[in-house]
Amino acid sequence: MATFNDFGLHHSIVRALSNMGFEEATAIQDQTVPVALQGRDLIGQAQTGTGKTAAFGIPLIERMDETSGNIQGVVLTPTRELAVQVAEEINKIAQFKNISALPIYGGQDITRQIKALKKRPQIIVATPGRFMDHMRRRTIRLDAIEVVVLDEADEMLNMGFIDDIKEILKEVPESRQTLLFSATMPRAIQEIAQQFMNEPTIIQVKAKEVTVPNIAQEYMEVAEKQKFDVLCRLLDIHSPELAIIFGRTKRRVDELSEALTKRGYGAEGIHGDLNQAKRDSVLRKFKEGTIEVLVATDVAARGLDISGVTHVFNFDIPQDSESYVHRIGRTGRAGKTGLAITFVTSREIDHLRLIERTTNRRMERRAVPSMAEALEGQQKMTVDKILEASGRDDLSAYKTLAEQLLEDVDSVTLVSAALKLLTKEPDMTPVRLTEEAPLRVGKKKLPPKGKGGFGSGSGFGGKRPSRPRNGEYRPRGGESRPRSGESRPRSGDSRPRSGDSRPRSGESRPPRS
Ligand SMILES: Nc1ncnc2c1ncn2[C@@H]1O[C@H](COP(=O)(O)OP(=O)(O)OP(=O)(O)O)[C@@H](O)[C@H]1O
Ligand SMILES: [Mg+2]
Repeated sequence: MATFNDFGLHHSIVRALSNMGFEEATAIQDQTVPVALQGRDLIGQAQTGTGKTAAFGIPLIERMDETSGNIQGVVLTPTRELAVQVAEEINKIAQFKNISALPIYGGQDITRQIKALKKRPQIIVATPGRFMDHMRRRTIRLDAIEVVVLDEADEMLNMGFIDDIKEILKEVPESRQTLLFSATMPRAIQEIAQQFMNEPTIIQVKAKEVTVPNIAQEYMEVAEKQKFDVLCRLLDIHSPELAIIFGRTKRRVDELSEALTKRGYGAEGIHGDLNQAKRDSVLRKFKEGTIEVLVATDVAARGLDISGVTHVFNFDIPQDSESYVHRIGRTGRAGKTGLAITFVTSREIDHLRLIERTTNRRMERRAVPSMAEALEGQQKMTVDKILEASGRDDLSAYKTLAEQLLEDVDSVTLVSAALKLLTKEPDMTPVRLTEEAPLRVGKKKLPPKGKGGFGSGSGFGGKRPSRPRNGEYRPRGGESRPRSGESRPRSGDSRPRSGDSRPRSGESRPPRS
C-alpha cells in the first residue's frame, strides 16, 4: 500500500496526514487519489469506514489555491451532521495550509452563515437545500468552483434532492471536476454520471462483500412484543462501549429512548424532527460517552464516524440492503471490529434473506438470550470491576472497615452483598412501545442465489434489486409510507423556500409506491 509521500502531495498535507495518524493510504485512497489529482471525474465505491472522506478530501485540498479567497470546492452531503463531520476532516487535512472548509446546513441561522462566508473559505460542505438557498441569495458565488464532490450521492437521490443537485451542477462552471463517493451505488447514480460527469473513471474496490469483514453480523428472530426485553438483555450481556440502535420511525426512536432511560440505560434519540440544537447536543453527548446508547432513524446511518461504536442493533430490520450496509457500517470502522445484531420477526425472514443475498453475506442466527444470561453478563462486569479495583493501592482507607465487617459477617455473604449492590440487575420496569407492522418482501425479484449484489465487481450499477420504488418492499396494510415513516415532498412538489423547512436530513425518504 502506498504511503502518502508517493502521491506527490504538498508537504503540508503529508504532514497533516501523519499528524492525524494516517500512515498508509487505504485501498480506496490508494486508487482514487492519483486519478483525482489528475483532475479527472471519478466515481468511487468502497465499504463503510474505509476512508472515502480523505480519498476526496486530499485531492480537493491539493487543488485549492490558498492565495485566493474564492469558493473553489463544494462537497454536498445528505445530512447536517455529516456536513459538519466532513468539514472537520477536511480542515484537519488542511491544517497546515491557508485553506478552510465551512459547513453550511439547514437548521442553522442563515445570517450567521453569511457572516462566516465573509471570511472567505475556499471549500463549502453543505446539504443541498441550504446550499440552494445561498445560491439564490447570491451569498455563495459559484464561478470559481473547480471541484464538486457528492458524498453519499445515492442517499441524496433517495431523499429527493435530485432536482437540487441538478440545479447546483448546472450552475457551477462546466470545466469543474466532479467526484462522487458512496459505499453503495444503485443504478440511479448512472443518470447523474451521464448527465453531469465527464467520462468518469469508476473505481470500485474489489471486494466480495459490500460490508467489511471486521463487522460480525448476527440476527435474532424475535417477536415484535419481545424486542425490547431482548434488547435490554443484549445491552446487559454485551455492555457496549457505545451502541447505536436503529428504529424505523421517529416515533419508534422517541419511544425507545424513553423506554431505555426508564430502565436505567444512558440513551437518547436522534431524528429529523428534533431541532438542530437538540440533534447537536445528543450527538455530542454520545461522542463524549455521556450517554452510551444512541437511538436513531436512518438519519444517523450514513457517513457518521464515531469512534468507540462497538455495537449496532437493528431493532427494526432496515427497509433495504443499502440502509443495512450503512447502518451496520457505523461500527467496525478504520480496521476496528464491531458487532451488528438485527432483530427480525418471523414474517420478515424473507426480507432478511433478501438483504443477505444482496450483500452476499450471511448473518449468523443467534438464540434469544435469557434473563439469566443478562444477569450473568452484568455480574461479570461487576466482578471485573472489583478485581480491577483490588489491584489498586489506594484502598487503605477501606481496609479497617472491611476487617470490622468481616468480624460480624462471613466473607462469602459479605462479598455477595457487595456484588449484588454493584450489579445492575435486569430491570423489568414496564414500558410502552407502539407496535410496528412487519416489513414484507414481494415474491418477485429475488436475486439468484450466490450472485452478489452491488459492488461485487459485477461492474457499475451491478445487478441488484432496486429500491422500494419498484414495490418490492411493502409495509403491511399497503399504505405507501416513506422510509422511516416520514412524509416529504417528492421532487417537483411545492418546496419550501428556506433550507430550514425542507426535508430535514436523513430519514426523509421519497414516498414508496
Ligand atoms: N489512511 C488512513 N489511515 C488511518 N485511518 C484512516 C485513513 N483514512 C481514513 N481514516 C479514518 O478512518 C475512519 C473512517 O473514514 P471515513 O469516515 O472517511 O470512511 P468512509 O469510507 O467515508 O465511510 P462511510 O461509507 O461510512 O461514509 C475515520 O476515522 C478516518 O479518520
Ligand atoms: Mg463517508
